[in-house]
This record gives sequence, C-alpha cells and structure tokens, in this order.
Amino acid sequence: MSESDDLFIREDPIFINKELLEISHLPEEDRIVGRDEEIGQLANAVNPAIFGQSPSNVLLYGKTGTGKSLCAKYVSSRLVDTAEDEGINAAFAYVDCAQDSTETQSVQTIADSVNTAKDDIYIPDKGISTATYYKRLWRILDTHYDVVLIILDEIDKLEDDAILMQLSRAGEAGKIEQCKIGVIGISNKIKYKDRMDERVKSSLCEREFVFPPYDANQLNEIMSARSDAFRDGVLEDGVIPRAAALAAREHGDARKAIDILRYAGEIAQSTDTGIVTEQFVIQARERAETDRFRELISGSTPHSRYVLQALTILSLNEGETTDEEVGFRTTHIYDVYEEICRQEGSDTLSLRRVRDLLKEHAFLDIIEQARHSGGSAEGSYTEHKLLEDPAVVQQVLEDTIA
Ligand SMILES: Nc1ncnc2c1ncn2[C@@H]1O[C@H](COP(=O)(O)OP(=O)(O)OP(=O)(O)O)[C@@H](O)[C@H]1O
Repeated sequence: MSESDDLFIREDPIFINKELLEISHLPEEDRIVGRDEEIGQLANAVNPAIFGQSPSNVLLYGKTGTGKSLCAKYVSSRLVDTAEDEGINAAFAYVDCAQDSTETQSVQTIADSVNTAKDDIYIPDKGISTATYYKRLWRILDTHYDVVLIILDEIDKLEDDAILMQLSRAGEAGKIEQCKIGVIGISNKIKYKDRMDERVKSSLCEREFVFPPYDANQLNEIMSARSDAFRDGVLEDGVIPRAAALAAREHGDARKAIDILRYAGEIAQSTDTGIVTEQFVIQARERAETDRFRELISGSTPHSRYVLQALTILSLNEGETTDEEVGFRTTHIYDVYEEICRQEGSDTLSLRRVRDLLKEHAFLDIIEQARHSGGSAEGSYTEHKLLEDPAVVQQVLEDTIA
C-alpha cells in the first residue's frame, strides 16, 4: 500500500455531531422537550437563592430516563448564572450516589467540586478523615459562596443518612455561618422516603415532584431535536418514530431512546451502508437492553447469578408452552439452582440465602415477587417473575458466567 492510499476513513460517514447523543451531554434549553412544568416548579423551589436566601430542599421522583438529572442540572446551572447577575456567589455540586455511596466519598466529591479557587484549601482524593473533609467543605462554602445547591442523584444508594443529616443541619448547627445550602435529591424509588430518618425527612422533603414517563410523541420530539447529530440524509424516515415507539413501550425512558438511536448509527457505521435503517433500530434496541442489564448485574456474586439463571431457564421453558408470563415458586427455582451449582462444581447456598438473593433481584427491579395464599392445605408461598426479557438475561449471563 503506498503512502497516498488511505488506510483510515477521514470523515465519519454517519455522525457529524455525535456528542449530542452521549448520555453525559447536557442539552441546551431548546432541546429539552416537555418538561416546562417540572423545570418551572423546580426553579420556583430554589428561587430564594437568587436573593441570597435559603432555597427549599427538594426530592425528585420518577422512573429512569424521565429527565430528573437533566432538569436538576439545567435549573441549577441557570440559577448559578442568574445569581451571578444579581451579585450573589452561587455554585452547584453534582454527586452520583451510586458511585459515591459512602459518607466520606460523597462529602469528598462535594468539597472537591466546589473548591474551584483551589487557593489555600486542599481536598485530597483520600487519606483524610470524614470529619476533616466536612471541616474543609464548610470553610470553602463560607469563604467563597453565598449559596450552594447540592444534587444527590440516586440518593437511595447512599449507605446511610449521615451526610443528609449533616447537610440539612449545617446552618442550624453553626457549621456554616453565611452560606446557604439547598439539596436536590433524586430517586427512582417512590418508597425511598419511608426509609429516611424522621428528622432528615422533615428538612429534606420540603417539596416533592414526580416526573411522569414520556409518551412516544415526546420521545419522538426529544430525538428529533438531536437529529443533527447525524449527517444530512443519513436517517431513514421511519428511524426516529420506530426508536420512540420501542422506548415508549418500556416505560418511556429517554435514555433508552437516545441509546437506541446512537447504537443504530454505530451499526450503520460498521456496515458501510451509509444509511441508518429501521432494521438497525431493532438490532440497536436488543443491544441497548443487553448493555443496560449487563451493567445492572455487573457487581453481583456468582451465586446471585446462578439464582437468576435458574429463574431464566424456567421462564424460557415456560415461554415455549404459553404466551402468558408466569411466576415460579422459590422451591422450584431452588431445585434448578442446585442443578446449576452441580454443573459449576460449586457448593449450594441454603434455601434461606437463595430467598435473600431473590429479594435483592427484586430490589433492583430485575424480578417481581408476589405472595400467594395457597389455602389451608398449602399455606402461603412466594412466586417470582422475571421483569427482563429472558433471552436478554440468558445472553448476558452466558457472557458473565463463562
Ligand atoms: N425532556 C428531555 N429533553 C431532552 N432530552 C432528555 C429529556 N429528558 C431526558 N433526556 C435525555 O435522556 C437521558 C436521560 O435523562 P436523565 O439522566 O435526566 O434521566 P433520569 O430521570 O435522571 O434517569 P436516572 O434516574 O436513570 O438517572 C439524558 O441523556 C437526557 O439528556
């Protein structure tokens, strides 16, 4: 091959602005669709910050991909800009509590992200006590800011309420004198509040908003507003409506819709057709499902996966004989689980432990559990049902168990 021959493609044939479809991308206002009301309510709750007063603490609920994080970040960044116009020093910190689930990790992340001056206060990644992180955080807040918003995404993943207690009481307890703190908690679990300590609950849940799922039209609009991620003429007409319809069927998740669109583009890239077809959308949906599920079970132990595999085998076998989704009893799952352990050359856990593992899967919304009363002869029992497509679960488990 001579040097003038092109070994590489110099121009992406499909995407022209792919960042628009990255999940971390924060779209501008004109690309945020159908959330005017939620944005207005949230803005109203934190509005006092503009006058240097305490913003209300807010809890946002809603299923995944309903725009909670997006609206929280958008309103916070607008607040910071508007406050600045009014001569108020404001900032916001974003914590992904799934990643920073301990008190120390979350306080470190907050302190680090507000420590923009980096003059005399040093926030190391680790190596100092939780109490020292707090002390430095309070000092940064009082030295540099009038008001700070703290977004705690997936707040239900925090190991305990300790940081919530600290943040909600910092002013009263005299830890900070000048700076006001507002907390925006975000959760997918509507029951999260029930688990909260009473004192934390009363101060953190001053306002609560529920984000409803998107319908197919809204998903269509959300994706259309980003179709300039693609080169002109690359998207077949039916692609966005098809992706919207698929995502709407599964609880109106905008994240999934955007993932499907991006993957469909990537599939087109790899096939050299130069065009994104509806067929690619269908393949992309399978890939999006598989990826999401792989992430969901990535931290699970081998036995937790064996238990899930047992339920998957039962679901797949049952699917051959009936179209109805049926549940399976714990003892039934346990029998199959024992067989899997034998094949894997592993000891079995007790029935009670397996029951706990099933409960954990239910907590992650991988399965659904229902209690039944079998009448006087049988007593009551629990049935378990896969919420994910069994074929997807099987595919992922094959990859991870192997
Ligand atoms: N109304 C909208 N307009 C434009 N894009 C949106 C909208 N809602 C969500 N998105 C996009 O969908 C993706 C997921 O949204 P977001 O992270 O805000 O959802 P979430 O409700 O916080 O979900 P999770 O609980 O899983 O974090 C993001 O890429 C976001 O940009």
